[in-house]
Amino acid sequence: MDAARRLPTSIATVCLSGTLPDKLEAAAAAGFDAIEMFENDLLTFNGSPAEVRRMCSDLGLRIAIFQPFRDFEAMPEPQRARNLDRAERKFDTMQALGTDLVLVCSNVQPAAIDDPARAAADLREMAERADRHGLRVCYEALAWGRHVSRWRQAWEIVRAADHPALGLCLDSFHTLALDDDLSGLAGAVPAERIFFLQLADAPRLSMDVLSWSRHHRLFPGQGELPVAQFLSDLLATGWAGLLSLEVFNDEFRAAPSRRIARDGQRSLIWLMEQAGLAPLPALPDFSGIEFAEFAVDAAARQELGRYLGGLGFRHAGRHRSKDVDLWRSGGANLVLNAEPDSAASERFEQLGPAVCALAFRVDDPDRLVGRAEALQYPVWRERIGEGERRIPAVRVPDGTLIYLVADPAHSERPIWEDDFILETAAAEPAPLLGIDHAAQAVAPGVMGTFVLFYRALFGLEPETPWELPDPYGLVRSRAFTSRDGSVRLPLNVSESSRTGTGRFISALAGAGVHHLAFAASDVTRVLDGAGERHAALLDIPANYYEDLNARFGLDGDELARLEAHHILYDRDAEGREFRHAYTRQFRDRIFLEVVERGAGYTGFGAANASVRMAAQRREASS
Ligand SMILES: O=C(O)c1ccc(O)c(O)c1
Ligand SMILES: [Mg+2]
Repeated sequence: MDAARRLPTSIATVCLSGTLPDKLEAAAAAGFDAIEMFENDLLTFNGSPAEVRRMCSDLGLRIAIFQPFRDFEAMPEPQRARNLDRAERKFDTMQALGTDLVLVCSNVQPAAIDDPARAAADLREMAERADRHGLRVCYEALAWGRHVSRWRQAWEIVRAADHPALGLCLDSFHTLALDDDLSGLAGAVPAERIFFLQLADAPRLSMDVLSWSRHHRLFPGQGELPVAQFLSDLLATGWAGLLSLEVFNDEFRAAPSRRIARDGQRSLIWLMEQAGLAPLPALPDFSGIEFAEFAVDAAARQELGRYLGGLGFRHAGRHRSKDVDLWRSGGANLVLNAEPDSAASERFEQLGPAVCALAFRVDDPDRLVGRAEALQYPVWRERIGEGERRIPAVRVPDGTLIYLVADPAHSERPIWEDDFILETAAAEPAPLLGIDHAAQAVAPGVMGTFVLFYRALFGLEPETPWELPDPYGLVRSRAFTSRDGSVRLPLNVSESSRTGTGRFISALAGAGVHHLAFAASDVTRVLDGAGERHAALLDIPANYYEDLNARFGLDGDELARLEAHHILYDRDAEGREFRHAYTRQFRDRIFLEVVERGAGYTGFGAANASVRMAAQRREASS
């Protein structure tokens, strides 16, 4: 990374869970240079400000700001005089803490006077007093401030106050939440008058802005606000200061502080790239999912082999040095790994048979490893035998590995030939084309970590979430898809532990891939042989086909064919079709799907998800 343009980073103590020492340690461990000291975290700490100062300096952290100082400006007497006294007392605290900057957020009191000149005079008075102690004040427009809610208003007041110890604090949330931006900042506000920058993203929600801000803020890249554009507009003033995260989020405050702090640091590294400050190794180009890997033991391998055989998979190879088998149908590869002392066996010990890895085909695996390292995502390198190919991997937050392989179409030798003794392929009656998508269950409260992982590391963009009604609760699904559509990863979250997703999460101690879908050019042909091969397909009720007929007016033959093969059907607004069928579950923990995706259809048949989930529930209890 171009270190010259990399800006120092900071995180507000309010972002993190735990006691103040926990928060500080987590911030330091994640590599932050500074913190925002939230007053409440000081009030609840059983030690002096001087001790906090010492803890921070021992950890290599600077206290960049003390905040918030509320409801100060434009108050009638006697509150005005009282507020100035209150400020003097906080100046003492700041000096004990060893920080020179205090944040005044715009007044929310009904009693506040609607007079920018009064606000300016009061802030000038406060700045003069601060200056006598060698301290400074910055003024921030809260989006719900009584009379000041936008940065332009705050700036007009700061400009009118005209004191060198008074500057502006910008907070991306307050600006972007009001659909405002920083256009016009460069040219209007000299960079040296911008004393502090706070960064936060958020999902777009329609709710009052105060509740939105206090409970739903996210780190940059986890939400939907144009935070990178915000930073770019700020940089256009010539400003180069501290990037400080200020996120109020209920899930963050319940989560382990180390994970959240680490995500925060990653979000800023990513943001610096997005805003053109400090480049990272470029995002990959994808060309699909090369294989999925199951962690098995000997018994599970046999059982899983039979299950896969039902869809036409055949045993296609044996690893040269490890207890690993390749199963294949056409372009779809599945690896069954029973090697002791491996990443797979570690997964098996914890979870039993489970998908332990996926492999993405990318243009340059080494470049992506470099990107992962720059973003502080853990990279995994499995030990290898002589002459075997080392395939690097990154670890998904749930522990699943994602191997990175060069597109076999562009490399001299496909990975399989180096590492496996391949069997000569027999003619396949209805080969699969490849892996269409891999769905992951994600525990509630971790979605932000996953969004950042897939977006920052891989450039996969989250699509609009779907709400899928399981018989026992709601499942929220959000797909991450590469621009070319070759990698598709639906992520499913459920607050209820009784839904299929919820049960999977509790059974598998967290999360992971619970559903693999294979692409076929003709789903009916793949399923034609399924009966003979004893593939158990998920039963779909006749009512479903009645409704299909009503909705789409399919012809009778087509409808009968769908029903006979347990195939579900969808058609998008442009008339593009999607046919898909599901197998029964393997040990109540994974199921397979075969999909026939009409050209241009980008969905997953979400309209059919409730039928599928109800059928799975019947199957599980039968
Ligand atoms: O929610 C608040 O009160 C609050 C306080 C300080 C800030 O910097 C802020 O952005 C919000
Ligand atoms: Mg703020």
